[in-house]
Amino acid sequence: MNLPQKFEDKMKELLKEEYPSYQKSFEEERLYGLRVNTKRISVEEFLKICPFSLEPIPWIENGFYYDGKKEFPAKHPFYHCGLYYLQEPSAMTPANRLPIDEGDCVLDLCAAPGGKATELGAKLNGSGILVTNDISNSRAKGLLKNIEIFGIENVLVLNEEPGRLVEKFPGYFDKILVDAPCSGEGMFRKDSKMVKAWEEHGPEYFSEIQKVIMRDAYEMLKPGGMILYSTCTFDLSENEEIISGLLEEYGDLELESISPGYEGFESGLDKEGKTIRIFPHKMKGEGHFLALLHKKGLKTEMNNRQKEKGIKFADEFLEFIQMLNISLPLEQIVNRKDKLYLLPAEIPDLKGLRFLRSGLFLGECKKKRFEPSQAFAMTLKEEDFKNTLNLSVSDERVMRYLRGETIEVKEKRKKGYCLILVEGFPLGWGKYSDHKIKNKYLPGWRATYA
Ligand SMILES: C[S@@+](CC[C@H](N)C(=O)[O-])C[C@H]1O[C@@H](n2cnc3c(N)ncnc32)[C@H](O)[C@@H]1O
Repeated sequence: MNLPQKFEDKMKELLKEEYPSYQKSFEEERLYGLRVNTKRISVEEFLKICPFSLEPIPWIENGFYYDGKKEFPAKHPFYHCGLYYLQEPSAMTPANRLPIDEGDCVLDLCAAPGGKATELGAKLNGSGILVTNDISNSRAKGLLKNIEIFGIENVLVLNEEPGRLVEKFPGYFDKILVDAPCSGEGMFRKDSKMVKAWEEHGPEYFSEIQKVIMRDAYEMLKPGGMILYSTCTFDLSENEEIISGLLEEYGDLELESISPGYEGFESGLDKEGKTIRIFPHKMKGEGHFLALLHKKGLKTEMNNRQKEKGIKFADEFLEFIQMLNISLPLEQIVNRKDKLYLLPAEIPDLKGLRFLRSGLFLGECKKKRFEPSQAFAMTLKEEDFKNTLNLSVSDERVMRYLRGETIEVKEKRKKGYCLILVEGFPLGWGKYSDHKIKNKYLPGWRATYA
């Protein structure tokens, strides 16, 4: 691979005698990773049904390598029911090493397409609140899809400049992930287009953006809270220098050690050696930088509840929820132009902010009927709904369903909405009538491959 001279000179200076071995790493294949959605299935159970040949990623308990030349997990029904996310192995580290406690208010400030947000949501496992944001509208749409596939319900998906969030969320979050936009030097082997992008916008360009984003993140952090900062680049100005600048500016911030460690992690060049660098010649990961910051002070309680009261629900919705074997907290459901959303228990005022989603979209009340959403289906288990069709992964109807076709069923079902599952994991809705299931799988999610 032809690397820019300026980049090579910088890396020689950074890595010194290790540079030749870094350069040699470009002769090796890029790495492919799969991360299990532990909100949906344990690693142990997943390995029992997993059809791919996997090798554990030693520093990520739910992460695995697969051979991206031979296996195509994005084209398997298990991908459609959110059993895993496909992610470069070193990119799994930031969300894995940000400590999350049950009930935390968590912000993923630069979240699209959701590689890290989906893991944060899985770690919260329905408790607390996950606020995800991305400045790009098109990328935020991809983020929303991944959040929904994963079945994460206690979530907001915003599309804002970080500065605009500060007014709404001052000192609000217990934990913040800033996976900053960066010059992407760690992605050169994975995607050679990154080299050209680097030549157009390099470290000088991104470090200015990163400084602004981190100041905004600091303002939104509670005393006692933590920020994990990460990039997939090697330049000092986007990594250690961002952190030292913040520590100088804010006396109540301190660097924390990242735990657990791993033999392949290299200490960063901060004074205390507490930041982490991942280099492709030192371990099986493309490249990352991580720093964990702690804001001194005592952790405070969650903000006050802001419930919308006195809502009346359409009979069709009330009828639909009779089919559920779980109860929904009706006081947390709001109606926005006939669309029903289940809000997280704690929700800030979002007035004036651009957002793609607040809470879980349950479905839409149409003329005399309620249409449950794809996102709602993705949060359910087989035992949660009274009318289900659970298919085996080898059943040819699975792929036909994913392609949007009507499928036939021998056994009778109750007329109306039916939750379609594969091996007990939700795929989406269908409508049963007369031994046929009319396809209600979200058109934008349909499989276009055979
Ligand atoms: C490294 S990517 C995030 C990847 C994501 N965390 C994941 O794991 O899938 C950085 C993101 O920052 C967003 N971004 C760019 N400039 C930004 C800014 N000024 N403020 C907030 N986000 C920004 C980009 O749209 C991009 O999606």
